[in-house]
Amino acid sequence: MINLGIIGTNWITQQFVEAARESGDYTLNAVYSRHIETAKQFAKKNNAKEVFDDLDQFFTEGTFDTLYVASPNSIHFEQAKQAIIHKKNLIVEKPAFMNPKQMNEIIDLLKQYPDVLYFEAARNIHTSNFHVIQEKLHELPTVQGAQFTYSKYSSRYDKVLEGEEPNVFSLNFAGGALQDLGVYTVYDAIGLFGKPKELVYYPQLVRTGVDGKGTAVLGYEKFNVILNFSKISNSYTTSEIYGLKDLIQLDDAGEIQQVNYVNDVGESFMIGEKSNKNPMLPEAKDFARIINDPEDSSNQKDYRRWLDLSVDVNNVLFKLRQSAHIMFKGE
Ligand SMILES: NC(=O)C1=CN([C@@H]2O[C@H](COP(=O)(O)OP(=O)(O)OC[C@H]3O[C@@H](n4cnc5c(N)ncnc54)[C@H](OP(=O)(O)O)[C@@H]3O)[C@@H](O)[C@H]2O)C=CC1
Ligand SMILES: O=C1CO[C@H](CO)[C@@H](O)[C@@H]1O
Repeated sequence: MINLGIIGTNWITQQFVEAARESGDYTLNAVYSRHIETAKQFAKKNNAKEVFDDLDQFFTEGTFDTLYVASPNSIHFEQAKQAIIHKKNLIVEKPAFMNPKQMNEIIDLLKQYPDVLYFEAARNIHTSNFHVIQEKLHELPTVQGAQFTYSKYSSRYDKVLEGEEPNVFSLNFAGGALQDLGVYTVYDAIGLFGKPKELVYYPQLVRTGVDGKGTAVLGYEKFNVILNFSKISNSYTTSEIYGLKDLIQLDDAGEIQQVNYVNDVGESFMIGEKSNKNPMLPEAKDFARIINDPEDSSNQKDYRRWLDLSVDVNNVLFKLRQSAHIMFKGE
């Protein structure tokens, strides 16, 4: 059984803890919050025995071997470094690190602690539907690019409109639509087509200076991939990967619950499974498989693949931001 510790007590941590429990692979032992009452409440709800409001104490006294980090984006880096030094396996929420400088430091640190495993929690690429898309893509004789859309109005934008600056809409916390939702579309693109040769990002900035929505174009040798994402508007458009006359259709680029193959005369067939289970379950299971048997050669291959993908996504996110002159605090 994997002994789990958590940082961050928002709804997403609750969802991960439920997925971890459902997987049957993890026990939640230690809860950290900046406020002890919050930690106690979270621990009580989830039957965890240890609570901390002191981060150093959490790392030195907490009885956990794997840490799930769901703090604001800009804080992941320092917490991840502490975790690695304390020999805790790491599951870091997307986007794991702000820029290649941070990512490279983490990679260097991991080399000093070769027994520590690091995962970026990009839930979409771990779903069986994503694997179905990968397989179907190989069967298409012609591939002519894709468009991935993930646009969901954030209730936190109401706060922005009222004059506040929630973390996810703040440059101080490495927020913005590209970081928060666009990251999934970047994972889709790189996970399916590899690293682009060229890229550009056209953001729509909001009052706080972050991108509320935007469109990115990733240029590949033979086609382009268009990424659309927004936290200040909704979209119900599907995402599509283009063949010649046929295509693969995804209901949602961030949470792939249904995949259809549309043939050359427009007939649509569902491929994969229609999923309405906890969207974090597949990743929780994948991470547990590696943590429980890191020496297995197929596990090592998967681990290496996800690590490389995390590095590539980090790099592309940074270059996209650079192309749009969006810089975070401290950069
Ligand atoms: N995979 C997914 O589907 C989702 C992933 N995420 C990711 O999870 C992470 C957290 O996102 P979200 O919950 O929106 O973030 P929040 O800004 O709500 O913060 C998350 C938690 O971090 C702690 N926290 C808040 N502010 C600070 C601060 N200034 N300094 C230190 N700790 C702080 C709080 O825990 P406490 O008060 O207990 O210390 C809070 O519950 C992000 O990386 C995001 O991208 C988010 C939603 C969905
Ligand atoms: O990853 C995410 C997906 O959904 C959330 C909202 O619906 C986002 O804010 C979040 O960061």
